[in-house]
Amino acid sequence: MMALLDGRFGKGIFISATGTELGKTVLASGIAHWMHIHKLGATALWKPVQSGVELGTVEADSYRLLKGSGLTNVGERELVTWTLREPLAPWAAAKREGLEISMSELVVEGERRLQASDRLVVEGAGGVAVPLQARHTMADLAAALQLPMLIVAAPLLGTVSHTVTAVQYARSRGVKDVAVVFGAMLFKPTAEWNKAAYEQQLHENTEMIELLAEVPVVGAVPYLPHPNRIDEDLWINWRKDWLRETAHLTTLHDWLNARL
Ligand SMILES: Nc1ncnc2c1ncn2[C@@H]1O[C@H](COP(=O)(O)OP(=O)(O)OP(=O)(O)O)[C@@H](O)[C@H]1O
Ligand SMILES: C[C@H](N)[C@@H](CCCCCC(=O)O)NC(=O)O
Ligand SMILES: [Mg+2]
Repeated sequence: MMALLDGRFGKGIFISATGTELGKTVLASGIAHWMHIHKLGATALWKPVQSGVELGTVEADSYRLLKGSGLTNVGERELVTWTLREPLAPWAAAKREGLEISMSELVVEGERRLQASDRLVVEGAGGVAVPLQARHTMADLAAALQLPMLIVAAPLLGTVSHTVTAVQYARSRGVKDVAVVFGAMLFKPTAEWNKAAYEQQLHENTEMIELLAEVPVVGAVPYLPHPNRIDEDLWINWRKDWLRETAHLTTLHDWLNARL
């Protein structure tokens, strides 16, 4: 799908993944918070479609993006375009409600949002090949908006093949600038957990993915789950923890600074 206003976009990135539930919302909110604290001008967030949640609940990506980023120039409702009931790919979730998402309208909206802020962080739903409409996927939306894509990958066994194929797919749909970041392990590290073995595996996975997909792997997100309650203090603390726990991610920050 061609961009409608070629060459007149603002700055932005599209956060996608090799699949669902890998940490896009946590990362997108953290990146937006980091930008908000460290950069001049207006940072904005956009979730084009969320599925399987209700607005205003702590499970909703729109709520978690808002509270995790600490942005105050926007309401939760403005941060998301479609909120669909069923926890499915947007195309299927829309069909269940007798609706159809228009990809070309999302592209126009994305262009408007890019022009309206100094930098826009977009979060897809699920992975790169998840459809918004028949034959139009997350990667197509990122490509139409000419956005660099940051792909969140699982850090553990199975990730090499998933990540290499996701990167190739995104490129095949026209995304030109791609990087990979490992999400956290999604369990709290225990006393028996072997940090050295984990780091060795991350290192080896980085090497294989960079070589096979010719893509930069720009870091690994620390273990920092979003609060699971609507409690302002918990979210304030999460944002502080995020800045502290990610301060060492200089490769990720350099990648972001060069694009945002
Ligand atoms: N860095 C992290 N540390 C600990 N837990 C995390 C981290 N990232 C994500 N999680 C947890 O894993 C779950 C899934 O994360 P998240 O909602 O960010 O995934 P997602 O990729 O945005 O999923 P979706 O495809 O539904 O948008 C959440 O409960 C979240 O708190
Ligand atoms: C329901 C999930 N949480 C997510 C949609 C994931 C679709 C995955 C489809 C697939 O790859 O099979 N929705 C969302 O990010 O709003
Ligand atoms: Mg999400």
